[in-house]
Amino acid sequence: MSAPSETSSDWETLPDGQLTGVSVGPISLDNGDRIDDVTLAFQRWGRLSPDRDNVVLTLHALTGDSHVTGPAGPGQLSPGWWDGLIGPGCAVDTDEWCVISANVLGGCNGSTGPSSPDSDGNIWGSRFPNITVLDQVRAEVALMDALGIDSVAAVLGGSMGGARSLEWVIGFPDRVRSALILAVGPRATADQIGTQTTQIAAIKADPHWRGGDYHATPDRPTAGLGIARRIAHMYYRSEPELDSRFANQPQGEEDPLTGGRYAVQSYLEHQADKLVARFDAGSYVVLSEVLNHHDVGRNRGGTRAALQGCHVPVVIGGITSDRLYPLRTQAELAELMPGCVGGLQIVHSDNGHDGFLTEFDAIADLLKRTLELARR
Ligand SMILES: CC(=O)SCCNC(=O)CCNC(=O)[C@H](O)C(C)(C)COP(=O)(O)OP(=O)(O)OC[C@H]1O[C@@H](n2cnc3c(N)ncnc32)[C@H](O)[C@@H]1OP(=O)(O)O
Ligand SMILES: N[C@@H](CCO)C(=O)O
Repeated sequence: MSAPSETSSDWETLPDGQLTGVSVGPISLDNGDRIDDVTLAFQRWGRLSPDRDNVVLTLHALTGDSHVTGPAGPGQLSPGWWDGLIGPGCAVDTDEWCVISANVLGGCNGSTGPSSPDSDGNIWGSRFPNITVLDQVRAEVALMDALGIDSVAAVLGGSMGGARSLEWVIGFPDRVRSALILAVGPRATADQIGTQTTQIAAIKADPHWRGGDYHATPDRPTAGLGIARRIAHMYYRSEPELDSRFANQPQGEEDPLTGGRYAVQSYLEHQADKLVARFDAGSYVVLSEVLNHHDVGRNRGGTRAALQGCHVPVVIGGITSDRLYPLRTQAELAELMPGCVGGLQIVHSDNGHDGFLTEFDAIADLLKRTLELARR
């Protein structure tokens, strides 16, 4: 992804999909710290309506980015993560909606994060503060302020994007008319914290990590990040799917008895190599900690009170084989949120948590249902 430009004054008329950036000012954090000058990089598709009331904000997951639709660009490995769902005539029709997709606070794709410079020009590295999902949403609300958008028609997200959708409707109900909350729960589970802290430990055990201050050295903690991704990917897919695809087969002509690899081992190495080529280890640690801290009940009297107090119309979806964010966690949201329309929407898939990135027909249906709520 190319570097964001310095101004956003022309964002309304830039070509669809062009990355730009804007300073959204200081953000006060849940932990009492403050980041003085936050930049968010974002992309836009479709035109803003005269009343500035047709903005749909898409919220990416842990290692996603603002490239939600369109073919792979220069230096990118993949098309947009919901490519085909957003565009003219698509489920999110950009002839009607103005789609904005921002890179998250703490990430590594143009928005302020551990690999970006602080206000003195020094890379943040280990000094980057502990942030939360709510802090990320505060930055996104500040982005809307900077762009002159009082209220967004919808926020749409799965996984960490779904966690931000949830914090948007609970924390800023006057700024959002509808939401899709997909493949997430009201708080981190022990299972999630268990795997995420293990992944973080793998990165920190890499000698190239250097306490998080490796950015000025020629080395990167790639081995640690690759192991973290392999662990994570096991949680993103389902056990039956992996066994039906790979069983205990060797990789091609390799023989595991003489040092060769298993097919699933090769598959996980491939997923790791792809992530290492495009993602910063420091951001992976910061964003994994964000997921560990996820808890909508914090400072709101607990999850039940937080969910029951939210009346924004929402669509809540979960995936049958999701072992990372099990269906029971979305069922809790659907049961407790008064704005939940139509009850829990179940996506049938063997692809596990990654179903929110692969089950396009079902996701298209959920996107359309959410935008119907925005039109009411
Ligand atoms: C919102 C966001 O998070 S967006 C960020 C994008 N998401 C990610 O990168 C997450 C990691 N990737 C994934 O989770 C998945 O690959 C998805 C969701 C993007 C796509 O899922 P699927 O279409 O089911 O792809 P699948 O899991 O089968 O992986 C296919 C890849 O594995 C490779 N592969 C399959 N078998 C093997 C094997 N035995 N050895 C090595 N590689 C293998 C394929 O060649 C293919 O490679 P490519 O992606 O470079 O073309
Ligand atoms: N594949 C997703 C899974 C986490 O939601 C990602 O890498 O962001």
